[in-house]
Amino acid sequence: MTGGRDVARAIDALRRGWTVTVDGTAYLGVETADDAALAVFDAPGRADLLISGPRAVTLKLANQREAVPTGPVLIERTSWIDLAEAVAIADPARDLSNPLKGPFRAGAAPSGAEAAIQLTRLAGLLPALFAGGTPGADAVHLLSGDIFFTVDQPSVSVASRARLPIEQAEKAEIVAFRTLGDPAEHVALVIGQPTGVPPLVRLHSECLTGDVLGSLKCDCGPQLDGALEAIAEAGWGILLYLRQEGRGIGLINKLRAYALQDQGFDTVDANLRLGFGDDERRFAVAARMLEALGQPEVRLLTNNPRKVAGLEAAGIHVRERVPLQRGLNPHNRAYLDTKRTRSGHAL
Ligand SMILES: Nc1nc2c(ncn2[C@@H]2O[C@H](COP(=O)(O)OP(=O)(O)OP(=O)(O)O)[C@@H](O)[C@H]2O)c(=O)[nH]1
Ligand SMILES: [Zn+2]
Repeated sequence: MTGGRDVARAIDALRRGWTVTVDGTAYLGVETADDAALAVFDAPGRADLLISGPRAVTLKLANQREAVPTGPVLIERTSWIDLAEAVAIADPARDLSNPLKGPFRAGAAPSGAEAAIQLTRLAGLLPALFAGGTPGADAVHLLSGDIFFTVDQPSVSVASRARLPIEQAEKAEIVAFRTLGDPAEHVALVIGQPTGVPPLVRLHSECLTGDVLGSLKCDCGPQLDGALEAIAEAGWGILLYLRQEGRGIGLINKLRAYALQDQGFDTVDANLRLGFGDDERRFAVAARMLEALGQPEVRLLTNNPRKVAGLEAAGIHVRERVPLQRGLNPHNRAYLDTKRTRSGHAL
């Protein structure tokens, strides 16, 4: 196993339109490729196109190999699938105006396909890759295990800490973490001092639009304020500010999901059309951060049972779930209804 540093290099390479290999198969990101890079990748024979399972379902590629593809699907590229067509297959932006794509022939996905798709997600790109072409001389070589390890068993370390008085609590300390292989810089805000009871903890996933710009499409901004108030009131607790923008799909993909919502899709279907799961977050990184802060047991402020399950699975005991409801407005009513009816939220 080559380890986390190479995962970080591979993320960077994909973002820049360079090749990577996973388990020996070469990949080039559809979103970041250009004609020149694709021509080199395509020599001597045309490479294939790999898309994620949810995107394959949207494109009705489902029953060519399995009834409902759970894993990625390889599309054999014939001459009409040039770069522009590949982008149209990967990007749902014009699905409604251009609904008929194909015909496609699906082939067997290479063994590292799922890990390669995970890598596009870590890079914040659409989950689609040219696959099986010629790797560049400077390609980063990975094994699937390197990528899954970075995601499921993250290695975190405290990088810096400082006093940070905030509006809700003058006695607070900010702790910044580095995660091997993952460029995201996660942060903890520790409020007050341990009192002997498990801390009141909030896992807050980054939402630039809601946290910073005051978006009314979601409830993130008011929930962030509400969580800080609740922790300050309890006198002791921790807010983890996790850089998992857009439930783990990244800012650009979240804004693509918003554009699909403007076309009438709900928050879950928008994610699926883009080729992602409803919620791509992993909470193992939060568990490691809590351990690094010496807190293996918590009282968790959330309405989301997946957060409780995710922390428990990663070895943190959730003594109690404390509900948090804030920020209902006419713009986010449908969004919050969808979270309740389709994503299992408690409120
Ligand atoms: N993909 C996607 N992400 C969204 C959308 N709206 C908000 N988000 C993201 O959803 C996340 C909000 O999650 P949280 O408030 O931490 O968690 P939650 O799942 O709502 O659970 P609670 O703990 O009950 O609040 C942030 O990362 C937002 O950027 C959307 O329509 N699509
Ligand atoms: Zn939000």
